[in-house]
Amino acid sequence: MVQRAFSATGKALLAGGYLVLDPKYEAFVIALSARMYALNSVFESEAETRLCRITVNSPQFMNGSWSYTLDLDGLKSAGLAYPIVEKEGKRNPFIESTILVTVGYALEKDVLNEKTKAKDIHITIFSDPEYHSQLNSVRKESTNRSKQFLYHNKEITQVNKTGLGSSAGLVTSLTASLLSALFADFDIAQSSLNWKERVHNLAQVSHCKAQGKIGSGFDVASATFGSIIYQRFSPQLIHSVLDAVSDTNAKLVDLIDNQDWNMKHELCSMPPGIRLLMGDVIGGSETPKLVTKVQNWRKEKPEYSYKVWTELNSSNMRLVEALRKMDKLSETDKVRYSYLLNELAKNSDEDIASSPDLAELNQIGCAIKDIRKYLKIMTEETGAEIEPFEQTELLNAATNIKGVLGGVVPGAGGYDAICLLVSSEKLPQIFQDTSSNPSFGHVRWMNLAEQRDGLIEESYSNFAGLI
Ligand SMILES: Nc1ncnc2c1ncn2[C@@H]1O[C@H](COP(=O)(O)OP(=O)(O)O)[C@@H](O)[C@H]1O
Ligand SMILES: C[C@@](O)(CCOP(=O)(O)OP(=O)(O)O)CC(=O)O
Repeated sequence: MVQRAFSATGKALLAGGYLVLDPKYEAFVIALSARMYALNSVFESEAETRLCRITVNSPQFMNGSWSYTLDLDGLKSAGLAYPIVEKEGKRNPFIESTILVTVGYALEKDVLNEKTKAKDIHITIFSDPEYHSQLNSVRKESTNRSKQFLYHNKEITQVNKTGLGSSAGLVTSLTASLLSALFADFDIAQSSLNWKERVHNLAQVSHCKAQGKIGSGFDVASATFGSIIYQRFSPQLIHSVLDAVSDTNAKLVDLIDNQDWNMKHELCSMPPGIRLLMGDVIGGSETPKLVTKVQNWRKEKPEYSYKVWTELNSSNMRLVEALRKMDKLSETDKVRYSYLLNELAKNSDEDIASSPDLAELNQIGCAIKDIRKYLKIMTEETGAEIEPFEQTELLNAATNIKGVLGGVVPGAGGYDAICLLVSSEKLPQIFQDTSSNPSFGHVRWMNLAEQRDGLIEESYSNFAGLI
Protein backbone atom coordinates (compact mmCIF):
# COMPACT_ATOMS: atom_id res chain seq x y z
CA MET A 1 0.00 0.00 0.00
CA VAL A 2 1.31 3.42 -1.05
CA GLN A 3 0.51 6.47 1.10
CA ARG A 4 1.23 10.09 0.14
CA ALA A 5 -0.04 13.49 1.29
CA PHE A 6 -0.32 16.87 -0.43
CA SER A 7 -1.58 20.32 0.54
CA ALA A 8 -2.55 23.50 -1.26
CA THR A 9 -2.91 27.04 0.07
CA GLY A 10 -5.78 29.44 0.66
CA LYS A 11 -5.76 32.89 -0.90
CA ALA A 12 -6.25 36.63 -0.52
CA LEU A 13 -6.57 38.61 -3.75
CA LEU A 14 -4.81 41.76 -2.54
CA ALA A 15 -4.94 43.73 -5.81
CA GLY A 16 -6.74 43.14 -9.09
CA GLY A 17 -10.20 41.98 -8.11
CA TYR A 18 -12.64 42.16 -11.08
CA LEU A 19 -9.90 43.42 -13.46
CA VAL A 20 -8.25 39.98 -13.31
CA LEU A 21 -11.29 38.56 -15.13
CA ASP A 22 -9.94 40.42 -18.20
CA PRO A 23 -6.71 38.87 -19.58
CA LYS A 24 -5.37 42.41 -20.13
CA TYR A 25 -4.82 42.93 -16.40
CA GLU A 26 -2.58 41.39 -13.74
CA ALA A 27 -3.43 40.66 -10.11
CA PHE A 28 -1.42 40.15 -6.92
CA VAL A 29 -2.56 37.08 -5.00
CA ILE A 30 -1.18 36.20 -1.58
CA ALA A 31 -1.09 32.47 -0.72
CA LEU A 32 -2.13 31.92 2.89
CA SER A 33 -1.05 29.45 5.55
CA ALA A 34 -4.56 27.94 5.71
CA ARG A 35 -4.08 24.73 3.77
CA MET A 36 -6.31 22.01 2.31
CA TYR A 37 -4.79 18.53 2.65
CA ALA A 38 -5.40 15.38 0.60
CA LEU A 39 -3.87 12.12 1.87
CA ASN A 40 -4.13 8.91 -0.14
CA SER A 41 -3.84 5.19 0.56
CA VAL A 42 -3.76 3.13 -2.64
CA PHE A 43 -4.55 -0.59 -2.80
CA GLU A 44 -4.19 -2.85 -5.85
CA SER A 45 -7.54 -4.50 -6.60
CA GLU A 46 -7.39 -8.23 -5.90
CA ALA A 47 -9.73 -9.36 -8.61
CA GLU A 48 -9.10 -8.81 -12.31
CA THR A 49 -11.56 -6.00 -12.67
CA ARG A 50 -12.11 -2.89 -14.73
CA LEU A 51 -13.67 -1.14 -11.74
CA CYS A 52 -11.81 1.54 -9.79
CA ARG A 53 -13.12 2.41 -6.34
CA ILE A 54 -12.41 5.91 -5.00
CA THR A 55 -13.51 6.94 -1.52
CA VAL A 56 -13.01 10.48 -0.28
CA ASN A 57 -13.41 11.04 3.45
CA SER A 58 -13.61 14.42 5.11
CA PRO A 59 -13.79 13.44 8.80
CA GLN A 60 -14.13 17.01 10.05
CA PHE A 61 -17.70 17.21 8.81
CA MET A 62 -20.84 15.15 9.36
CA ASN A 63 -21.52 12.66 6.58
CA GLY A 64 -18.19 13.75 5.12
CA SER A 65 -17.65 10.64 3.02
CA TRP A 66 -18.21 10.13 -0.69
CA SER A 67 -17.65 6.76 -2.44
CA TYR A 68 -17.55 6.12 -6.17
CA THR A 69 -17.09 2.95 -8.24
CA LEU A 70 -15.88 3.87 -11.72
CA ASP A 71 -16.32 1.57 -14.72
CA LEU A 72 -12.98 2.42 -16.36
CA ASP A 73 -14.01 1.29 -19.83
CA GLY A 74 -17.20 3.33 -19.53
CA LEU A 75 -15.24 6.36 -18.35
CA LYS A 76 -12.72 5.97 -21.16
CA SER A 77 -15.44 6.04 -23.80
CA ALA A 78 -17.83 8.56 -22.18
CA GLY A 79 -15.17 10.98 -21.01
CA LEU A 80 -16.44 13.94 -18.96
CA ALA A 81 -20.04 12.93 -19.75
CA TYR A 82 -19.58 9.77 -17.66
CA PRO A 83 -22.42 9.55 -15.10
CA ILE A 84 -20.39 9.57 -11.86
CA VAL A 85 -22.68 8.49 -9.01
CA GLU A 86 -21.94 8.49 -5.30
CA LYS A 87 -22.79 5.19 -3.54
CA GLU A 88 -25.54 6.77 -1.40
CA GLY A 89 -26.54 9.41 -3.92
CA LYS A 90 -24.69 12.18 -2.05
CA ARG A 91 -23.28 15.15 -4.02
CA ASN A 92 -20.02 17.01 -3.84
CA PRO A 93 -19.51 18.65 -7.25
CA PHE A 94 -15.88 19.58 -6.55
CA ILE A 95 -14.91 16.00 -5.64
CA GLU A 96 -16.94 14.52 -8.50
CA SER A 97 -15.44 16.83 -11.12
CA THR A 98 -11.91 16.34 -9.84
CA ILE A 99 -12.26 12.55 -10.02
CA LEU A 100 -13.81 12.63 -13.52
CA VAL A 101 -11.19 14.99 -14.96
CA THR A 102 -8.15 13.44 -13.28
CA VAL A 103 -9.04 9.76 -13.87
CA GLY A 104 -10.17 10.63 -17.41
CA TYR A 105 -6.76 12.19 -18.02
CA ALA A 106 -5.00 9.09 -16.62
CA LEU A 107 -7.06 6.71 -18.78
CA GLU A 108 -6.25 8.70 -21.92
CA LYS A 109 -2.57 8.55 -20.94
CA ASP A 110 -2.94 4.74 -20.94
CA VAL A 111 -2.72 4.38 -17.18
CA LEU A 112 -5.18 1.86 -15.64
CA ASN A 113 -5.28 -0.06 -18.92
CA GLU A 114 -6.25 -3.70 -19.37
CA LYS A 115 -2.73 -4.82 -18.52
CA THR A 116 -2.74 -3.12 -15.13
CA LYS A 117 -4.82 -4.01 -12.13
CA ALA A 118 -7.41 -1.45 -11.13
CA LYS A 119 -6.94 0.31 -7.81
CA ASP A 120 -8.90 1.07 -4.69
CA ILE A 121 -8.01 4.64 -3.74
CA HIS A 122 -8.84 6.02 -0.31
CA ILE A 123 -8.37 9.76 0.14
CA THR A 124 -8.73 11.73 3.37
CA ILE A 125 -9.26 15.49 3.22
CA PHE A 126 -8.38 17.90 6.01
CA SER A 127 -8.85 21.67 6.06
CA ASP A 128 -7.03 24.06 8.38
CA PRO A 129 -9.15 25.92 10.96
CA GLU A 130 -9.28 29.31 9.26
CA TYR A 131 -11.31 28.08 6.27
CA HIS A 132 -14.49 27.79 8.30
CA SER A 133 -16.35 29.30 11.22
CA GLN A 134 -14.93 27.98 14.50
CA LEU A 135 -18.32 27.98 16.25
CA ASN A 136 -19.52 24.65 17.71
CA SER A 137 -16.35 22.84 16.72
CA VAL A 138 -13.93 20.55 18.56
CA ARG A 139 -10.17 20.78 17.95
CA LYS A 140 -8.22 17.54 17.45
CA GLU A 141 -4.51 17.19 16.86
CA SER A 142 -2.23 14.59 15.35
CA THR A 143 -0.07 12.34 17.52
CA ASN A 144 3.02 14.49 17.00
CA ARG A 145 0.88 17.64 17.47
CA SER A 146 2.05 19.07 14.14
CA LYS A 147 -1.47 19.20 12.73
CA GLN A 148 -4.62 20.54 14.40
CA PHE A 149 -8.06 20.53 12.80
CA LEU A 150 -11.57 21.59 13.80
CA TYR A 151 -14.32 18.96 13.79
CA HIS A 152 -17.86 20.19 13.18
CA ASN A 153 -21.19 18.58 14.05
CA LYS A 154 -22.59 19.77 10.72
CA GLU A 155 -22.21 18.86 7.07
CA ILE A 156 -19.65 20.82 5.04
CA THR A 157 -22.35 22.80 3.24
CA GLN A 158 -23.85 23.93 6.57
CA VAL A 159 -20.62 25.35 8.05
CA ASN A 160 -19.93 29.04 7.39
CA LYS A 161 -16.86 29.74 5.24
CA THR A 162 -14.39 32.61 5.57
CA GLY A 163 -13.73 33.04 1.82
CA LEU A 164 -10.17 31.70 1.70
CA GLY A 165 -10.89 29.55 -1.37
CA SER A 166 -11.59 26.14 0.17
CA SER A 167 -12.88 24.67 -3.09
CA ALA A 168 -9.79 25.77 -5.03
CA GLY A 169 -7.53 24.29 -2.35
CA LEU A 170 -9.58 21.10 -2.24
CA VAL A 171 -9.56 20.60 -6.02
CA THR A 172 -5.83 21.34 -6.27
CA SER A 173 -4.70 19.05 -3.44
CA LEU A 174 -7.16 16.30 -4.46
CA THR A 175 -5.89 16.47 -8.07
CA ALA A 176 -2.30 16.03 -6.85
CA SER A 177 -3.29 13.17 -4.54
CA LEU A 178 -5.17 11.32 -7.29
CA LEU A 179 -2.34 11.80 -9.82
CA SER A 180 0.18 10.44 -7.29
CA ALA A 181 -2.07 7.37 -6.88
CA LEU A 182 -2.27 6.85 -10.65
CA PHE A 183 1.18 7.82 -11.97
CA ALA A 184 4.27 6.15 -10.52
CA ASP A 185 6.53 9.03 -11.57
CA PHE A 186 4.36 11.78 -10.03
CA ASP A 187 6.71 14.22 -8.29
CA ILE A 188 5.99 17.96 -7.98
CA ALA A 189 9.55 18.55 -6.74
CA GLN A 190 11.02 17.49 -10.14
CA SER A 191 10.25 20.58 -12.23
CA SER A 192 11.50 18.80 -15.37
CA LEU A 193 8.53 16.43 -15.14
CA ASN A 194 6.15 19.42 -15.26
CA TRP A 195 3.75 17.81 -12.80
CA LYS A 196 2.93 21.02 -10.92
CA GLU A 197 1.80 22.71 -14.15
CA ARG A 198 -0.29 19.66 -15.04
CA VAL A 199 -1.91 19.69 -11.58
CA HIS A 200 -2.74 23.36 -12.12
CA ASN A 201 -4.22 22.80 -15.58
CA LEU A 202 -6.30 19.79 -14.49
CA ALA A 203 -7.48 21.59 -11.33
CA GLN A 204 -8.59 24.62 -13.34
CA VAL A 205 -10.71 22.39 -15.59
CA SER A 206 -12.17 20.52 -12.58
CA HIS A 207 -12.89 23.72 -10.65
CA CYS A 208 -14.66 25.34 -13.60
CA LYS A 209 -16.63 22.14 -14.30
CA ALA A 210 -17.76 21.96 -10.65
CA GLN A 211 -18.69 25.64 -10.48
CA GLY A 212 -20.44 25.64 -13.84
CA LYS A 213 -18.64 28.88 -14.70
CA ILE A 214 -15.17 30.05 -15.65
CA GLY A 215 -13.81 32.63 -13.22
CA SER A 216 -10.35 34.17 -13.56
CA GLY A 217 -8.77 31.07 -11.97
CA PHE A 218 -6.60 33.19 -9.62
CA ASP A 219 -7.54 30.98 -6.66
CA VAL A 220 -6.49 27.68 -8.25
CA ALA A 221 -3.32 29.30 -9.63
CA SER A 222 -2.38 30.59 -6.17
CA ALA A 223 -3.32 27.29 -4.51
CA THR A 224 -0.81 25.65 -6.88
CA PHE A 225 1.97 28.20 -7.32
CA GLY A 226 1.79 30.25 -4.12
CA SER A 227 1.99 34.06 -3.80
CA ILE A 228 2.00 35.27 -7.39
CA ILE A 229 1.46 38.02 -9.88
CA TYR A 230 -1.30 36.42 -11.94
CA GLN A 231 -2.65 37.03 -15.42
CA ARG A 232 -5.47 34.75 -16.50
CA PHE A 233 -5.72 32.20 -19.29
CA SER A 234 -8.34 32.51 -22.02
CA PRO A 235 -11.70 31.00 -20.97
CA GLN A 236 -11.86 29.44 -24.47
CA LEU A 237 -9.20 26.93 -23.41
CA ILE A 238 -11.54 25.48 -20.78
CA HIS A 239 -14.62 25.77 -23.02
CA SER A 240 -12.84 23.71 -25.70
CA VAL A 241 -12.98 20.73 -23.31
CA LEU A 242 -16.06 21.33 -21.17
CA ASP A 243 -18.24 22.14 -24.19
CA ALA A 244 -16.91 19.27 -26.33
CA VAL A 245 -19.46 16.59 -27.30
CA SER A 246 -16.96 13.90 -28.28
CA ASP A 247 -13.38 12.78 -27.58
CA THR A 248 -13.36 14.89 -24.43
CA ASN A 249 -10.52 12.92 -22.81
CA ALA A 250 -8.32 13.32 -25.90
CA LYS A 251 -9.10 17.05 -25.97
CA LEU A 252 -8.39 17.17 -22.23
CA VAL A 253 -4.95 15.58 -22.62
CA ASP A 254 -4.12 17.98 -25.44
CA LEU A 255 -5.17 20.95 -23.30
CA ILE A 256 -3.26 19.76 -20.23
CA ASP A 257 -0.06 18.58 -21.93
CA ASN A 258 0.30 20.54 -25.16
CA GLN A 259 -1.64 23.81 -25.26
CA ASP A 260 0.02 27.12 -24.39
CA TRP A 261 -2.19 28.57 -21.67
CA ASN A 262 -0.57 31.97 -22.25
CA MET A 263 -1.00 32.97 -18.60
CA LYS A 264 1.30 34.41 -15.95
CA HIS A 265 2.05 33.12 -12.45
CA GLU A 266 5.18 34.94 -11.33
CA LEU A 267 6.35 34.37 -7.75
CA CYS A 268 5.93 37.55 -5.71
CA SER A 269 5.95 37.70 -1.93
CA MET A 270 5.74 40.40 0.71
CA PRO A 271 8.96 42.20 1.73
CA PRO A 272 10.50 40.85 4.96
CA GLY A 273 9.07 42.47 8.08
CA ILE A 274 5.82 43.51 6.37
CA ARG A 275 2.93 41.05 6.55
CA LEU A 276 -0.73 40.57 5.79
CA LEU A 277 -3.25 40.77 8.63
CA MET A 278 -6.66 39.36 7.69
CA GLY A 279 -9.70 40.46 9.68
CA ASP A 280 -12.82 38.29 9.46
CA VAL A 281 -15.87 40.47 9.87
CA ILE A 282 -18.23 37.47 10.02
CA GLY A 283 -20.25 38.63 7.08
CA GLY A 284 -20.18 37.27 3.62
CA SER A 285 -20.84 38.29 0.05
CA GLU A 286 -22.08 36.58 -3.04
CA THR A 287 -19.28 37.12 -5.53
CA PRO A 288 -21.27 36.18 -8.68
CA LYS A 289 -23.88 38.87 -7.91
CA LEU A 290 -21.17 41.48 -7.36
CA VAL A 291 -19.44 40.46 -10.61
CA THR A 292 -22.70 40.74 -12.57
CA LYS A 293 -23.29 44.30 -11.31
CA VAL A 294 -19.75 45.31 -12.29
CA GLN A 295 -20.07 43.69 -15.71
CA ASN A 296 -23.39 45.51 -16.31
CA TRP A 297 -21.71 48.80 -15.39
CA ARG A 298 -18.90 48.08 -17.85
CA LYS A 299 -21.49 47.60 -20.59
CA GLU A 300 -23.60 50.63 -19.63
CA LYS A 301 -20.66 53.07 -19.27
CA PRO A 302 -17.83 51.64 -21.42
CA GLU A 303 -15.73 54.79 -21.68
CA TYR A 304 -16.04 55.91 -18.06
CA SER A 305 -15.64 52.41 -16.65
CA TYR A 306 -12.57 51.88 -18.85
CA LYS A 307 -11.09 55.10 -17.40
CA VAL A 308 -11.79 53.96 -13.84
CA TRP A 309 -10.31 50.51 -14.52
CA THR A 310 -7.24 52.05 -16.13
CA GLU A 311 -6.63 54.14 -13.00
CA LEU A 312 -7.41 51.22 -10.70
CA ASN A 313 -5.02 48.97 -12.62
CA SER A 314 -2.32 51.66 -12.42
CA SER A 315 -2.82 51.83 -8.64
CA ASN A 316 -2.70 48.01 -8.37
CA MET A 317 0.56 47.90 -10.29
CA ARG A 318 2.03 50.77 -8.24
CA LEU A 319 1.35 48.74 -5.10
CA VAL A 320 3.11 45.71 -6.62
CA GLU A 321 6.08 47.82 -7.71
CA ALA A 322 6.32 49.58 -4.32
CA LEU A 323 6.37 46.22 -2.53
CA ARG A 324 8.93 44.85 -4.98
CA LYS A 325 11.09 47.98 -4.42
CA MET A 326 10.97 47.39 -0.65
CA ASP A 327 11.80 43.71 -1.15
CA LYS A 328 14.82 44.62 -3.28
CA LEU A 329 15.92 47.27 -0.74
CA SER A 330 15.90 44.59 1.97
CA GLU A 331 18.70 42.90 0.00
CA THR A 332 20.63 45.90 -1.35
CA ASP A 333 20.52 48.40 1.55
CA LYS A 334 19.90 46.67 4.87
CA VAL A 335 20.61 49.81 6.92
CA ARG A 336 17.99 51.85 5.06
CA TYR A 337 15.56 48.93 5.12
CA SER A 338 15.95 48.48 8.86
CA TYR A 339 15.36 52.22 9.36
CA LEU A 340 12.16 52.07 7.30
CA LEU A 341 10.84 49.06 9.24
CA ASN A 342 11.54 50.84 12.52
CA GLU A 343 9.74 53.95 11.32
CA LEU A 344 6.80 51.85 10.13
CA ALA A 345 6.49 50.31 13.59
CA LYS A 346 6.43 53.75 15.20
CA ASN A 347 4.13 55.58 12.80
CA SER A 348 0.64 55.49 11.36
CA ASP A 349 -0.01 55.87 7.66
CA GLU A 350 -0.78 59.56 8.18
CA ASP A 351 2.57 60.15 9.94
CA ILE A 352 4.37 58.32 7.13
CA ALA A 353 2.61 60.39 4.47
CA SER A 354 3.88 63.60 6.08
CA SER A 355 7.47 62.36 6.52
CA PRO A 356 9.62 63.20 3.43
CA ASP A 357 12.29 60.63 4.33
CA LEU A 358 9.91 57.65 4.27
CA ALA A 359 9.19 57.73 0.54
CA GLU A 360 9.37 53.95 0.04
CA LEU A 361 6.72 53.39 2.72
CA ASN A 362 4.60 56.26 1.49
CA GLN A 363 4.52 54.81 -2.02
CA ILE A 364 2.86 51.68 -0.59
CA GLY A 365 0.40 53.71 1.47
CA CYS A 366 -0.51 55.99 -1.46
CA ALA A 367 -1.05 53.06 -3.82
CA ILE A 368 -3.41 51.47 -1.28
CA LYS A 369 -5.30 54.74 -0.85
CA ASP A 370 -5.73 55.03 -4.64
CA ILE A 371 -6.87 51.41 -4.96
CA ARG A 372 -9.51 52.12 -2.34
CA LYS A 373 -10.51 55.34 -4.07
CA TYR A 374 -11.32 53.54 -7.32
CA LEU A 375 -12.96 50.57 -5.58
CA LYS A 376 -15.17 53.15 -3.83
CA ILE A 377 -16.09 54.70 -7.18
CA MET A 378 -17.00 51.21 -8.47
CA THR A 379 -19.09 50.65 -5.33
CA GLU A 380 -21.05 53.86 -5.89
CA GLU A 381 -21.32 53.46 -9.67
CA THR A 382 -22.39 49.80 -9.77
CA GLY A 383 -24.45 49.46 -6.57
CA ALA A 384 -22.30 46.43 -5.77
CA GLU A 385 -21.16 46.49 -2.12
CA ILE A 386 -17.44 46.24 -2.98
CA GLU A 387 -16.18 48.60 -0.28
CA PRO A 388 -19.40 49.31 1.59
CA PHE A 389 -19.62 52.08 4.19
CA GLU A 390 -18.97 49.80 7.17
CA GLN A 391 -15.79 48.43 5.58
CA THR A 392 -14.65 51.96 4.70
CA GLU A 393 -15.04 53.01 8.32
CA LEU A 394 -13.17 49.93 9.50
CA LEU A 395 -10.29 50.35 7.03
CA ASN A 396 -9.96 54.04 7.89
CA ALA A 397 -9.82 53.21 11.59
CA ALA A 398 -7.19 50.51 10.93
CA THR A 399 -5.04 52.85 8.83
CA ASN A 400 -4.75 55.25 11.78
CA ILE A 401 -3.07 52.59 13.92
CA LYS A 402 0.74 52.76 14.30
CA GLY A 403 2.40 50.00 12.28
CA VAL A 404 -0.42 49.75 9.73
CA LEU A 405 0.53 50.73 6.15
CA GLY A 406 -3.05 50.52 4.91
CA GLY A 407 -5.67 47.98 3.99
CA VAL A 408 -8.19 46.93 1.37
CA VAL A 409 -11.18 44.69 0.91
CA PRO A 410 -9.65 41.69 -0.91
CA GLY A 411 -10.99 39.96 -3.99
CA ALA A 412 -14.55 40.94 -4.86
CA GLY A 413 -14.78 42.91 -1.61
CA GLY A 414 -18.01 43.01 0.36
CA TYR A 415 -18.22 41.70 3.90
CA ASP A 416 -15.93 38.67 3.73
CA ALA A 417 -12.86 40.16 5.38
CA ILE A 418 -10.38 43.04 5.34
CA CYS A 419 -6.70 42.76 4.43
CA LEU A 420 -4.16 45.01 6.19
CA LEU A 421 -0.45 45.43 5.41
CA VAL A 422 1.28 45.77 8.78
CA SER A 423 4.65 45.77 10.52
CA SER A 424 5.39 42.20 11.63
CA GLU A 425 7.18 43.53 14.72
CA LYS A 426 4.13 45.62 15.68
CA LEU A 427 1.57 42.81 15.38
CA PRO A 428 1.16 42.16 19.14
CA GLN A 429 0.66 45.88 19.76
CA ILE A 430 -1.88 46.10 16.92
CA PHE A 431 -3.86 43.26 18.53
CA GLN A 432 -3.71 45.11 21.84
CA ASP A 433 -4.67 48.50 20.32
CA THR A 434 -7.66 47.06 18.48
CA SER A 435 -8.90 44.86 21.35
CA SER A 436 -9.92 47.98 23.29
CA ASN A 437 -11.13 49.92 20.24
CA PRO A 438 -14.92 49.58 19.66
CA SER A 439 -14.42 50.09 15.90
CA PHE A 440 -12.92 46.57 15.84
CA GLY A 441 -15.47 44.91 18.13
CA HIS A 442 -16.82 42.79 15.27
CA VAL A 443 -13.43 41.87 13.82
CA ARG A 444 -11.71 38.52 14.43
CA TRP A 445 -8.04 38.74 13.45
CA MET A 446 -7.27 35.54 11.59
CA ASN A 447 -4.35 33.28 12.41
CA LEU A 448 -2.89 33.43 8.90
CA ALA A 449 0.51 34.12 7.43
CA GLU A 450 1.72 34.45 3.88
CA GLN A 451 3.00 31.27 2.20
CA ARG A 452 5.53 31.46 -0.58
CA ASP A 453 4.68 28.01 -1.98
CA GLY A 454 1.23 26.73 -2.88
CA LEU A 455 1.06 23.01 -3.61
CA ILE A 456 3.55 20.95 -1.59
CA GLU A 457 3.98 17.30 -0.63
CA GLU A 458 3.43 16.71 3.09
CA SER A 459 4.81 14.05 5.40
CA TYR A 460 2.08 11.42 5.78
CA SER A 461 3.26 10.53 9.27
CA ASN A 462 2.37 14.01 10.56
CA PHE A 463 -1.31 13.02 10.34
CA ALA A 464 -0.98 9.90 12.50
CA GLY A 465 -3.70 9.82 15.12
CA LEU A 466 -6.17 11.60 12.83
CA ILE A 467 -6.69 8.89 10.18
N1 LIG B 1 -12.87 19.99 3.65
C1 LIG B 1 -13.73 19.76 2.64
N2 LIG B 1 -14.20 18.51 2.41
C2 LIG B 1 -15.05 18.27 1.39
N3 LIG B 1 -15.51 19.21 0.54
C3 LIG B 1 -15.08 20.48 0.75
C4 LIG B 1 -14.18 20.82 1.79
N4 LIG B 1 -13.95 22.17 1.75
C5 LIG B 1 -14.68 22.63 0.70
N5 LIG B 1 -15.35 21.62 0.11
C6 LIG B 1 -16.24 21.74 -1.07
O1 LIG B 1 -16.15 23.09 -1.55
C7 LIG B 1 -17.42 23.72 -1.37
C8 LIG B 1 -17.19 25.20 -0.98
O2 LIG B 1 -16.79 25.85 -2.16
P1 LIG B 1 -17.13 27.41 -2.35
O3 LIG B 1 -18.57 27.59 -2.04
O4 LIG B 1 -16.61 27.78 -3.69
O5 LIG B 1 -16.34 28.09 -1.15
P2 LIG B 1 -14.88 28.74 -1.21
O6 LIG B 1 -15.08 30.17 -1.57
O7 LIG B 1 -14.33 28.52 0.17
O8 LIG B 1 -14.13 27.96 -2.27
C9 LIG B 1 -18.12 22.93 -0.27
O9 LIG B 1 -19.54 23.08 -0.36
C10 LIG B 1 -17.68 21.51 -0.63
O10 LIG B 1 -18.43 21.02 -1.73
C1 LIG C 1 -14.26 39.14 -8.60
C2 LIG C 1 -13.08 38.23 -8.90
O1 LIG C 1 -12.19 38.90 -9.76
C3 LIG C 1 -12.32 37.90 -7.62
C4 LIG C 1 -13.14 37.23 -6.54
O2 LIG C 1 -12.29 37.12 -5.39
P1 LIG C 1 -12.84 36.55 -3.99
O3 LIG C 1 -11.67 36.18 -3.17
O4 LIG C 1 -13.82 37.51 -3.42
O5 LIG C 1 -13.59 35.24 -4.51
P2 LIG C 1 -14.50 34.25 -3.65
O6 LIG C 1 -13.70 32.99 -3.54
O7 LIG C 1 -15.71 34.10 -4.47
O8 LIG C 1 -14.75 34.89 -2.33
C5 LIG C 1 -13.62 36.95 -9.59
C6 LIG C 1 -12.52 36.09 -10.23
O9 LIG C 1 -11.38 36.58 -10.36
O10 LIG C 1 -12.82 34.94 -10.56
